[in-house]
Amino acid sequence: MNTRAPAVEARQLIKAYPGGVTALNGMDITVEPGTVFGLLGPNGAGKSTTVKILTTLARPDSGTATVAGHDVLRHPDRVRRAIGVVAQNSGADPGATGRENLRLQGRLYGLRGTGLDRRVAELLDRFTLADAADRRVKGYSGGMRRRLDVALGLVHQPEVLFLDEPTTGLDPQARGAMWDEIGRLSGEEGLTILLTTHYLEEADRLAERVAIVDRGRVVVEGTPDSLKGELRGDAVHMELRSGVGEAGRTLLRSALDGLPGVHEVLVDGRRVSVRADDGAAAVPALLGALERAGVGVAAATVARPSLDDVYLRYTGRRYSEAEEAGEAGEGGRTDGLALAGGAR
Ligand SMILES: Nc1ncnc2c1ncn2[C@@H]1O[C@H](COP(=O)(O)OP(=O)(O)OP(=O)(O)O)[C@@H](O)[C@H]1O
Repeated sequence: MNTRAPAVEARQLIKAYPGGVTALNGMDITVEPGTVFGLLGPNGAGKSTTVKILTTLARPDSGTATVAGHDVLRHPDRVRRAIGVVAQNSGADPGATGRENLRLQGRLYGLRGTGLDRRVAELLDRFTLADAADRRVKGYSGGMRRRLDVALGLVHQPEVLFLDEPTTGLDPQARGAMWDEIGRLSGEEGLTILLTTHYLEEADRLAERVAIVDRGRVVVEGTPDSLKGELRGDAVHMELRSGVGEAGRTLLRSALDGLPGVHEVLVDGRRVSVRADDGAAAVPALLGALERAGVGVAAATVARPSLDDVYLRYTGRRYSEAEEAGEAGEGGRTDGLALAGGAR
């Protein structure tokens, strides 16, 4: 049992933006020290706004938050010294070399002389940037830039590292390398990491605990395995040849719900999803029932529970649809975070 104070604690954060968008609607999170915590949600769910408040770049309308034991509203300076922030947009100067960027960041935190040299060399080595250390950042690949961003966030050895969408825009190989690195940072160095992501797979792979965020609040929280374990059996997804209306939906739900070993029927346009004790065994009965109801099926798939299913269960929407419905794209609203280096 961990008796240390949480590394991050947010209680009932509320924030509305001018124009009436309620970005946070009672956000609660608790992150234990030395763990990786994933805030998972589609675009516009409120992840960046939460991070901005926790990193002292925005104020909530109400609610409280502490980071590394310091109150974000009363002691923002203490919070800034205790945290590293890796924003969605790189904070590195593209015209300077990797080494120069790290040295500058170190100096901002008061490092000088051999202490600074040692820390910079350590980080270049650690993030496999030593060979590229004296090249300008504008010539770096996406993966190298991202590694430099993380190194910049770690120069002053923070207690808590915030990673906002750490692998967005990276190719699969660079993403895998970043995942390994994040795993090492928490495993070997005991760093607390709060990451935001809209990749289900990333949260599943990296985070010890995941909070699924939807419309400004946490809808469910737990370890990826416990969340998936709550779902009984397999997920069976069926694509209908044509969509059904409200009356058709009710009819289909009652036709399928009565089948043995079938639970939690969801009908959404052309898609029907159920949970089944044994997915493969249930498919023939499901297809038969749909045929009797006069509904043609174009495709059926059986899958072990995934975080996607968890999302569907707790929000009633499919993750991919929520992503498409996200009110805004990725650019434009993260400027505050990009300033994090300067604000510390
Ligand atoms: N500066 C702003 N002005 C007005 N509305 C905003 C502003 N920043 C965010 N919003 C709105 O607040 C809601 C939550 O946005 P937020 O950026 O926190 O979500 P997110 O989950 O981080 O999404 P993303 O992954 O796209 O960054 C969205 O509806 C967004 O459009």
